[in-house]
Amino acid sequence: MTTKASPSRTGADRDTDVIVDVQNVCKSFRDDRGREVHALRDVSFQVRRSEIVALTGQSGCGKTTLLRIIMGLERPTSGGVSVNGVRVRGCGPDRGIVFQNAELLPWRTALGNVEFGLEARGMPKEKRREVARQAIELVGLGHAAHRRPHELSGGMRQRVGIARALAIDPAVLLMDEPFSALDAQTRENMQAELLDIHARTGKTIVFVSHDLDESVLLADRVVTLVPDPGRVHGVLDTSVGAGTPLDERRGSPELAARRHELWRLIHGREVERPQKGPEPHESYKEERA
Ligand SMILES: Nc1ncnc2c1ncn2[C@@H]1O[C@H](COP(=O)(O)OP(=O)(O)OP(=O)(O)O)[C@@H](O)[C@H]1O
Repeated sequence: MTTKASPSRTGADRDTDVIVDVQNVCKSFRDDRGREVHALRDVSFQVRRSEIVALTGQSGCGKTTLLRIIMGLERPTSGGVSVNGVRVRGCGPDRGIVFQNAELLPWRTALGNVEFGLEARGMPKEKRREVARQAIELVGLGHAAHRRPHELSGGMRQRVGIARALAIDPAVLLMDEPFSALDAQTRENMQAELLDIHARTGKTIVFVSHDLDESVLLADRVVTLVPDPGRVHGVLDTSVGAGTPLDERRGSPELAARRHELWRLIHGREVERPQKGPEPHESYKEERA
C-alpha cells in the first residue's frame, strides 16, 4: 500500500532538521548575444530531513538551474546552498541526481550501471556489487539486474537511474522531471514506486516537475517559482492526506483544492482564502514574505 507519509516531525525538529538550505541564490547567464539573463534572483528556502519538496513553475522560471546549483553542477552568481550544514562547492556523495532520461551506459547491465558511480568512489569490487545489488532490489529490479538498457522499458530504465543515485546513500535525492518522459500509466506506477522507496528509506527528496497533479500528489511542500527573473512566489504545504493510500488520494477533493491553489501561485495570483474552514497552511504564511 503506497501512502504519502513522511516520518512524523515535531515543531522543534522542524527548526533544527534542515538538510538543504538555499540562501539568497542569484544566477545570471550570458545569452548568445552577450545579454545578461537573470535565471534566478534571491531564491531562499529550506528542505527538512525526510521531506519531499517539489520545485514547480512555468517554463524558464529557473527550476533546472536551481536543481543543478543544489547538485553542484552549476555555481550561483551570489548566495549559496548548504547540505547538512556544509557549503556546496561542487558535486559530492551527499547528493544523488536522477535526470529526465536515465542516461545509462548502453554497454553495461542494469547492475553494472548502478556499480558505475560506486567505482568512481573507489569502493572495492565485492562491496560495490553487494551495494548495487541492494539498490537494484530496492527499486524492484532484482529480476532484471543483468539486462542491458535496450532490454529495459522506459520505467525500468528510470528505476535503474534511481538505484544508481541511491546506491551512494546520499543525504538528498535530486530529481529533474524524472517521470515526464514516461507514458501516463508507467508514470503513475513510478509515482507510487517513489513514495514506497521514500517510505522505506526516509530519504530527503527534491524534485522538479511541470506537472501540478504530480507535485501535489508526491510532495509535502511545493516551492513555486515565477520567471523573469526566476524567484520564489510561494511555498505551499501539500501534505494533505498523508497516510491515506495513494489511490484514494488521486482525484480527492482536497488534492484538487491544493492543485487549484498551486495553479494560482504559479500564475502569480494570491491564494483564495475560504470564508470558513482550516487556517492557511503554515509554510505558506511563513515563507511567502
Ligand atoms: N547555460 C545557459 N546559458 C544561458 N541561459 C541559460 C542557461 N541555462 C539556463 N538559461 C536560462 O535561464 C532561464 C532558466 O532556465 P531553466 O532551464 O533553469 O528553466 P526551467 O524552469 O527549468 O525551464 P523548463 O521548465 O522549460 O525546463 C531561462 O531563461 C534559460 O534560457
